[in-house]
Amino acid sequence: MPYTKVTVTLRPYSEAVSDIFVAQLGEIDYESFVETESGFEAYVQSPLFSRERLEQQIIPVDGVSFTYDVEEIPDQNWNEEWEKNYFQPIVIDDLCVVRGPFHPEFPHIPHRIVIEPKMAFGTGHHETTGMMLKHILANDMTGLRVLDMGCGTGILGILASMRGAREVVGIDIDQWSVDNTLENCSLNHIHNMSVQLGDAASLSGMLPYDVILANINRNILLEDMVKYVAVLKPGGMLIMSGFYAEDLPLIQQEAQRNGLTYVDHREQNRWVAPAFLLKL
Ligand SMILES: C[S@@+](CC[C@H](N)C(=O)[O-])C[C@H]1O[C@@H](n2cnc3c(N)ncnc32)[C@H](O)[C@@H]1O
Repeated sequence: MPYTKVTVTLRPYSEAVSDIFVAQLGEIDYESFVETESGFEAYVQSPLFSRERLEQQIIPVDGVSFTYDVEEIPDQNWNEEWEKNYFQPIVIDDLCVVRGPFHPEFPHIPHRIVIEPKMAFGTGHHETTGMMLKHILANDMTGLRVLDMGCGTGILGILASMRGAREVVGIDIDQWSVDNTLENCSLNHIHNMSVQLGDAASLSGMLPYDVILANINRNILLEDMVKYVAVLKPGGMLIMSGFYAEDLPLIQQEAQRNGLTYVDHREQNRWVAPAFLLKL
């Protein structure tokens, strides 16, 4: 999938305004953000980019003007740019490391995930992925059937498998992510994770899951939660992320409507990752 990079420059620079704009773009399909000295870079799948939509979404703030540049990043350049500029190994709670095949090994860390970073989202660097990984580390996955909805690189399903899950299914609407997850499963010698191209519609008729992991975005989670719950075992756990703390009450309301009980949530830089249990 080709991505479009939008470089937003604020004059004068204000971290608070930059955060507000990032939150606004996070609501309309922008998937990742990199801070710069004068604003930020935002990445969106090219078919979803429109100048009109961008300009309607950003609500100007008095006293701060902004300009933006748009650049399409061809698929084949992404890997190289990412490896060179951004992808450094990341260690989570001394329990899990996520590294590229081109990084040195971390033999002292118990769970070692190798990710070939391509266009797919999920290297552990984004707050939402990191918090999802922490949830998986905090829960016993032994013998469980796990769904990794919106699998991206497959990172969450891979860790669930390493933590003892019996069977993992990954689903993503993006063919790049499906291919990348398969590649990463092979790199990590994961043999019990299957991957499908699709969305929540593909869940109907599936066997129920003990755990569902879904790091997508607020609107998709609100719309699809009912379909996730339909394939969650009573007593099973749904862990979600991909939205900001201010949207947590909305997600909790929808979860309650679907028979879920709130357990707890993690929060980092205003991103949150709550866990819910389906009532028995
Ligand atoms: C924020 S990334 C998360 C990737 C990875 N699971 C992680 O935690 O880092 C969201 C992923 O969801 C996929 N996605 C978006 N909409 C979806 C939908 N309706 N159903 C399934 N996957 C979707 C995207 O293609 C992307 O790979």
